[in-house]
Formats: sequence, structure tokens, C-alpha cells
Amino acid sequence: MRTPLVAGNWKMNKTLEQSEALLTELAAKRPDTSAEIIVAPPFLNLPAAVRQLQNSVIGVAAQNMHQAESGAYTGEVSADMLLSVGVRTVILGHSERRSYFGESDELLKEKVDQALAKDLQVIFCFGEELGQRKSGSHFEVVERQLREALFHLDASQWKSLVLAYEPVWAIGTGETASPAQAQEMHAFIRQLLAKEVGAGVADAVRILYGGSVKPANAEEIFSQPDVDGGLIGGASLKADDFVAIIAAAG
Ligand SMILES: O=C(CO)COP(=O)(O)O
Repeated sequence: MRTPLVAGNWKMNKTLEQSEALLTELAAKRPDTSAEIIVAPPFLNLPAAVRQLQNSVIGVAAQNMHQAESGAYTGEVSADMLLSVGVRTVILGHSERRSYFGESDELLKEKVDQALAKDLQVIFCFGEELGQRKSGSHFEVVERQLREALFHLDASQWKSLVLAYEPVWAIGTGETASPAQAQEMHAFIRQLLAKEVGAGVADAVRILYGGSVKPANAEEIFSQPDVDGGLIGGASLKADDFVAIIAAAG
């Protein structure tokens, strides 16, 4: 049995004060659920978020990380820095990192390797663009993204990985993949993993869906057999919406 996971990716939203207010509201609403819950505030808010949530069931993730141990990388944050403030999970490969910051499959492989070497849990994002879906190459694109960054990992490393399928055309657009489209891709990924990495990994790994998940569509998407929860952007910025989505997963 895979435990559902709902993660909120706040992106570049919420000052320290706003972050504290949202987390206070979230913790107070105590989502009654069997799902695991994670929030990913901006870097600067992480130490306070970890402190604030230390007695709650809500975990804290970073939205990115540099692949090097340390050094002359102005403006970057390392795995050890995340660990030193109590962060245990990192989101890697988000489409906004890929498109606005030029993160390639090759670079993401390095980041994943570094995160896993440091015992961080990784939520690895991938997904096709609109043109790729229209031309029917979406399965091929997703297969390449996974192959390049993850297929060299062994079964024990896969235990620290969560996959997040986020079709780029559904992110922040209000246009969600239909439950059938999500299920079709998630089932494809699981079959691919069974073939390439092993049946045990394919069965155990959680595959989240991300892209315009809202309280109104969450339940239908999460009820698909190969969808194990969601990575939520906009709707994770409002406590009521996020709690409703969490309830839909558990
Ligand atoms: O990118 C996302 C989560 O990482 C999804 O964002 P939205 O939920 O705002 O579409």
C-alpha cells in the first residue's frame, strides 16, 4: 500500500510573516487524513517553518538545491545547508527550474545524486509541454526525463524518491489533465519502471500529479489507481483550499 502524499509548492510566494500566518492556520485546521503532508516554502522561510511545524504532522521541503557540496556558487543553497535547518525533503526538476533557469536532465541527475547521497528525500518533477502532447510525443518526453536523471539509481535509493508528473500545460493555467489523462501517464510510468528498474520499485514508488489541482477536482484525480496524491501550487497558498485537497487524498 502506498501512503498518499500531498505537497504544497509555494514557489516565490509568502514573506516570512505570511508564511507563519499560513502555517498557523494550516496546523490549527489539523487536516484529518491518512495522507502525508509537506509544504515547500521559499528558502528564507524554511528555518522558521521547521520550528513552527516541529510538533505537527506537516513536513517541510525546499524547492531547489545546488548539486555541489559547497563553494563559489553565489546565490545557491547546498544539501548540507538544508539539513542544518532541519529540512529533509527537496523538490527537484520543477518545470519552472527547467524552463526559466535552464536546468537540464543532466544537471538534474547530479542534483538527485547529491540529494540522495545526503539522505534527503527527493520529489522529482517532470512532464511534457503542450506542443509535445499535441504532437503525441508526451510518453517519449517523460520517458527521457526519467531515464536521464533516475534510471541509474538502485532500488534502495528509489525508497527516497517521490515522482511528480506535472504536465507543463496544466501548471498555473487552470487547465487540469483529465483524471483519465493523469491515470494513463501514471500507469505508463509504473510500467516503464517495472521494466527498467524492477517491479518492487514500480509498485512502491509514489507518483503525484501536479497542475491546477483544486478542491473541486482533487478527489477525482486522486481516486485514480496510479495517482498517489498531488503537488499543489496556487491552491496550497490558501489554508482552506489546501486542507480540502488534503482531505480528498486521505
Ligand atoms: O507547479 C505546480 C506545483 O509544483 C502546480 O501549480 P498549480 O497548482 O498552481 O497549477
